[in-house]
Amino acid sequence: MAEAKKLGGAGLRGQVAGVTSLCTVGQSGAGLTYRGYDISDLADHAQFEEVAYLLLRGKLPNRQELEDYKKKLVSMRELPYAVKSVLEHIPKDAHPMDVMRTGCSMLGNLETETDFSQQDDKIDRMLALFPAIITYWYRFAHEGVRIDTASDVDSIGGHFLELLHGKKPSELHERVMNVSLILYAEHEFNASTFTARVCASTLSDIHSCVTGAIGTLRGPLHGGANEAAMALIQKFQTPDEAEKGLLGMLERKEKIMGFGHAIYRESDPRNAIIKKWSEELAKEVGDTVLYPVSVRCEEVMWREKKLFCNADFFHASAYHFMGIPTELFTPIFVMSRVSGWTAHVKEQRENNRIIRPSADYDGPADSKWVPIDERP
Ligand SMILES: CC(=O)SCCNC(=O)CCNC(=O)[C@H](O)C(C)(C)COP(=O)(O)OP(=O)(O)OC[C@H]1O[C@@H](n2cnc3c(N)ncnc32)[C@H](O)[C@@H]1OP(=O)(O)O
Ligand SMILES: O=C([O-])CC(=O)C(=O)O
Repeated sequence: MAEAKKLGGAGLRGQVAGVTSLCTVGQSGAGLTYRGYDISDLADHAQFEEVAYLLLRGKLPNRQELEDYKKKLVSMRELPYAVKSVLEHIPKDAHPMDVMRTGCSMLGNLETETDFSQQDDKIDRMLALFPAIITYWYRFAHEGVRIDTASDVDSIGGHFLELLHGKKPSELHERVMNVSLILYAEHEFNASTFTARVCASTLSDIHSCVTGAIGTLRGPLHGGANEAAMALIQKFQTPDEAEKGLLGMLERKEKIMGFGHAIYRESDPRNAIIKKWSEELAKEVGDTVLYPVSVRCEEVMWREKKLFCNADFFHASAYHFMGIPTELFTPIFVMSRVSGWTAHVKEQRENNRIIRPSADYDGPADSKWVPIDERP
């Protein structure tokens, strides 16, 4: 059982900043629940769209509701011409998270939320469009093709893979994407979600809340860690090399991306789930390097520092085995977490007070005004 960590110190750690009925982290069972449902049950049995519905509408959908919801999302996959045009102007070497941020923001210019009664439709449109935003840009910038963003695959994860690779994904790959999107969907008051809630608390529009959250997720201490984890494991050819490399990094006090967590103390319950799928994918592609290297990294970090893999670490190899370019790893996180962010925006709006904490001042006191020409 993942235990709650003793929390305190800087970074608002351990301070309650609001109330939520969406998620618990590190409190009970496997340590992560969405509206009371354990993450391992959701990952084993649910579809991502079912989980998005649960977060956004407050209950699991029945069969008809889920079918209608998926149909609605599929019907919203067409990218507006103006978004395509903006995406075509973004350079090939841009950071894909910047592409997501711009795509989301541009959508907010074209399909502005002018009244909160529109929030559900705006949210569903983002869920439906985010795979198209990133893959349209990626394939145009890298291959010079303008892809058709409609596809027959009705799951968001499968749709993303089809747009990226230009062919229907295998059942296994669609399943792993589904699990991955479920694992990344929601995580209480993490930094990007808190950003979204702060923005929502000013009564701003939904696209601004999500655009800000994307910018926050981009950093390597948060969502960007899955890409950094990939860069790390790719440096090593064997588990022994990985062990030696990690020991050196630890000695130099370097941060090892994909390890540790702000709340969990002994494990991140999402890790065991994605690790299992990474192992299965490794068998499928006949990998004898990346997966064993990743396992050794996990062993060394626990043995040396009692640091455990967070959700990001085994996502790196899993995504790689499915042929996903490393720079698209964090945008996948966005495709999923938009469900959690926007569920929090809705919750914030339901019982809002502007979020405005205080600071302890430690600057100079009684500074005397000096005219500009007299300053040193
Ligand atoms: C989906 C997600 O966003 S999960 C998080 C993804 N981020 C990463 O993987 C980045 C690497 N990990 C980290 O930087 C951190 O563990 C964070 C940002 C996730 C959490 O930060 P904190 O809450 O400050 O960590 P915590 O209080 O547990 O740190 C305790 C000590 O362990 C060290 N530590 C924590 N994580 C790591 C790491 N991955 N590698 C090396 N040392 C680490 C800290 O530097 C700190 O040492 P210090 O006391 O000498 O300063
Ligand atoms: O909760 C956090 O601080 C980071 C995290 O794991 C997430 O957002 O999924």
